[in-house]
Amino acid sequence: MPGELITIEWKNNALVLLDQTLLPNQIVYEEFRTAEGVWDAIRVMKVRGAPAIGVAAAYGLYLGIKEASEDSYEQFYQELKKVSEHLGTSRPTAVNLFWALERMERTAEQNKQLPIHQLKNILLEEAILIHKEDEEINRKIGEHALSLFKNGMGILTHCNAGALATTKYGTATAPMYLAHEKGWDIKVYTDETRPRMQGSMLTALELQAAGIDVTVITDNMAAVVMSQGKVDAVIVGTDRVAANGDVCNKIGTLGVSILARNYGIPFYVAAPTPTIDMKAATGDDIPIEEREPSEVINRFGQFTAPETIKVYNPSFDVTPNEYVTAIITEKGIVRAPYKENLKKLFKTE
Ligand SMILES: CSC[C@@H](O)[C@@H](O)C(=O)COP(=O)(O)O
Repeated sequence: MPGELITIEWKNNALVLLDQTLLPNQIVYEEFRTAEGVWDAIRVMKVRGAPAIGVAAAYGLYLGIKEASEDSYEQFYQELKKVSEHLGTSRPTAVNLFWALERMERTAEQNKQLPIHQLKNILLEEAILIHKEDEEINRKIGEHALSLFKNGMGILTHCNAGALATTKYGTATAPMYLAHEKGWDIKVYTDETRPRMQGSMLTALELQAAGIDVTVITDNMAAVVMSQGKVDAVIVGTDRVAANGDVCNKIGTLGVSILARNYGIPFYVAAPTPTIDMKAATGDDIPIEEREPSEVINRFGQFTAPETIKVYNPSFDVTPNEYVTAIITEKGIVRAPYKENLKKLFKTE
């Protein structure tokens, strides 16, 4: 991504977020000094995308406990749990949120013998580490994914699993950035991704700014672009992968996977291991966020349907594992049978 757009930064003891609700029209950075502020930023999607949500939540938890009572560990931990539970209510689907919060809670438990003021510093260090690790994970995903790509390929993606959804490189976009670094000629199609339009407002912005050949299509054009032979591979990100390889991602991903199957196009999923939820046996165990009707019927200040119409607005869907050609993690490429192979991936830790 262009150097000047930084998704998340820890600066002057505050969390600085690029307000993604204003892109691509305005570049505005906002500073957050409270857990409540971070909760709201996640909820209204100033920061969004599974890995970025996790990183923001980790900093949010630190912000929520940095003034907490230092009288006893028990009291401190109770306050930490309260803030953590609250942050966990901001968005339900991306498991990275819960993964990051649990990691912060575990860090507190493991260091409970320390004076609380020191423990607070350790929690900040842990949030910084979660942030830093994300960048390394994405680079590795990019390297593995690149082994599946070739110079001259057409690639379709959905939503934004880019640098704006992470700290750097993105997940689904990581191989695109690496291919570009190598001087490969790739052509990316990005679905607009109704209703929030992360594909046109975010993916198109960041890939264009990086000098990558990117074309925006509306969601209902994916079939025709595939039928015209313009797409050699699909790659998307994910908010949660179940233990059997079912993949939850932005609404519309399921349709794209079915199209890819129809046209014999590989359908790849870029998934950092923190996004794999071995506690969810199948996609049925993944909570699907439903968002406000206004996202569907009121765009840019105007109604696009009768104001009182019934609206169904699930924000994510689940692609069954049989449509997934491979799941690309920072530890390597996982193929079917997913139940067995995902288990092996975690055993090698
Ligand atoms: C690397 S981001 C992976 C997913 O979080 C991404 O594909 C996605 O669905 C984002 O949804 P969003 O609702 O914008 O947070």
